[in-house]
Amino acid sequence: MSLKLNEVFESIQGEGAYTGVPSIFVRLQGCPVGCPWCDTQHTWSVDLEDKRSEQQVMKESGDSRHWFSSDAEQLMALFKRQGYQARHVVLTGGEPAMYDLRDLTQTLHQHGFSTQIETSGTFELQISPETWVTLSPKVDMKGGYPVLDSVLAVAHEIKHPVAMERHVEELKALLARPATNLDALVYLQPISQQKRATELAIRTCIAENWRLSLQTHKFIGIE
Ligand SMILES: C[S@@+](CC[C@H](N)C(=O)[O-])C[C@H]1O[C@@H](n2cnc3c(N)ncnc32)[C@H](O)[C@@H]1O
Ligand SMILES: Nc1nc2[nH]cc(C(=O)O)c2c(=O)[nH]1
Ligand code: SF4
Ligand SMILES: [Mg+2]
Repeated sequence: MSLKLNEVFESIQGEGAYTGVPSIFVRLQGCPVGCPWCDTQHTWSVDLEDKRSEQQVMKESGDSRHWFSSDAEQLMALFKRQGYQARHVVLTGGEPAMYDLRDLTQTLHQHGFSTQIETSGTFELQISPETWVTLSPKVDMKGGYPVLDSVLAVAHEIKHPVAMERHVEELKALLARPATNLDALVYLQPISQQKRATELAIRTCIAENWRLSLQTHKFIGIE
């Protein structure tokens, strides 16, 4: 299946359970969810006029709407050409679950990589069963959340962005749903490093015995 890629880069996973792990990030283009505080709004639209070559996109820096077409084999070749050393691959976006990622995740595992998907739970997952699922549930969606239960059931990690008490209540309601995997690690992630959001997250993590996820890459100024 053809994948539309916004960027591919090597860095350190800054969020959640894999924080600190050297990772190759594969950012897929397109997301219809529209979280008002989203830090990757340049990935929302998929316009044909923004299509570029792989070389062009790999040369660009900063937030761009440009994307290139690729597939599992082409991506493996790109990793090799780039000389990447990381053995963990993070599929993010945009909303990566808009794509059929079975071929990509299986190919990555065959090449010895571990994989992780960052998803909002708004699309049915099409991934290898070995992929680590980081669910950052989006509950304000128009039309409700028809597939969220299927993702809650397989999530290894539920990482909830918070800025207000209301977000904590939303998370509690999600955790109480019968479908939710009770073994999932639960993280609160303060929205946009705001001081009040961070204080709320710290307070709540201590009270609920949840974990704190800071977007550590932003504190140290890496990608
Ligand atoms: C940009 S999203 C892409 C993957 C997928 N669409 C999702 O929402 O999980 C990656 C992660 O960044 C989080 N995120 C996005 N904007 C953020 C912000 N301003 N502050 C904190 N976390 C944010 C999301 O909740 C998600 O966990
Ligand atoms: N270093 C780093 N860690 C991340 N973890 C999740 C990210 C994302 O945008 O999905 C991200 C990212 O963009 N950079
Ligand atoms: S679902 Fe993810 S990519 Fe889409 S708007 Fe929300 S945070 Fe951004
Ligand atoms: Mg990010």
